[in-house]
Amino acid sequence: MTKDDLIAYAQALPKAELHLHIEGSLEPEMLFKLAQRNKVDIPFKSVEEIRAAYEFSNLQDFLDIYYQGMNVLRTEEDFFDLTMAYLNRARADNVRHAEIFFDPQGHTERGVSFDTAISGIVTALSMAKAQFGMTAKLIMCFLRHLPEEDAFKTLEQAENWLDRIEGVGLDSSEVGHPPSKFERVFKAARERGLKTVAHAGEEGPPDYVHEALDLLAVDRLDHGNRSLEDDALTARLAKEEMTLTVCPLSNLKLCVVDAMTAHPLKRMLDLDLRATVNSDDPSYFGGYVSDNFKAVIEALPLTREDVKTLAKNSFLGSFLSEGEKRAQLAAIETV
Ligand SMILES: Nc1ncnc2[nH]cnc12
Ligand SMILES: [Zn+2]
Repeated sequence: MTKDDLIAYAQALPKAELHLHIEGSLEPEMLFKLAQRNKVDIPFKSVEEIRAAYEFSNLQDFLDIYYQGMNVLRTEEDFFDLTMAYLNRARADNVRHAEIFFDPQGHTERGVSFDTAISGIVTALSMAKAQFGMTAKLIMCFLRHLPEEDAFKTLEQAENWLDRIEGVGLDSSEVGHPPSKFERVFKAARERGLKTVAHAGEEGPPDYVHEALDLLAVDRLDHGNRSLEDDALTARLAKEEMTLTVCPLSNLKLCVVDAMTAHPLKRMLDLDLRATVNSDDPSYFGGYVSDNFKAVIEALPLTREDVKTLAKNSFLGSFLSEGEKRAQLAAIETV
């Protein structure tokens, strides 16, 4: 199979996306439009100027512009439009199921209520299900650069929405904010029946991955790249069939890898890790799920079987029911 054939195969496969920050799908065109609609001042005169600002040398560089960008999101309608645009775009890549992060504290700390944000998002999720059968689950993330006490306040604000929230996650500036800082609030989330996931080993050391497993009892690990520096940890992740939500274009844009040819995805698969391919913040990192598949297929010696495994892993690692997983795995076999 040629690389072009493999890219077409990856595009055609039914897939789940498990690592997508909805605020990171805010395209420059929508950012510009919402700034005008809501009369919000932004330091850019054009869509081209916004795009030109998307050059990062590490995670914090990106986060600074990501939090600035989300400042144009003010109303329920803004969150609806944002979410609907992502779901339509993901659908074009044959994403059949998405587990979507949102950052409530990125909104509440600038005066936009938790209810405003989540109402717009869940309305779009329901509409996508009704209109084109795409399923989605919502994961609310705690910002790890803020105190645990603030995360507890966010969990309280979520109380009336627990039937629409699948789990909690942990994102933002990793180094200096280890998972141990959030052990109590993750325990409280689990007691409410929520699933748990956490970004770990993106920039942070393997110890942070150990903490995410041992102290937060995560059901899934976001990124996890630096786990590979620790052989015992790698063996444990394989044995426990822990899903890793890997984000190749994000890793390249944030300088987690020097070049796509140096990306560890193929190594992860060869080590029997349950790796998946995801877009993280597609509007900032240059592409959606199929663009991420294309980038790794072009740069790495991935086989047809590897690509199929990645698609299967995306459903196996999802929070769908066993029956729903079986149906999606069967659909993969027909491509
Ligand atoms: N890749 C990432 N890592 C940490 N926090 C984030 N928030 C949005 N994208 C993120
Ligand atoms: Zn992320």
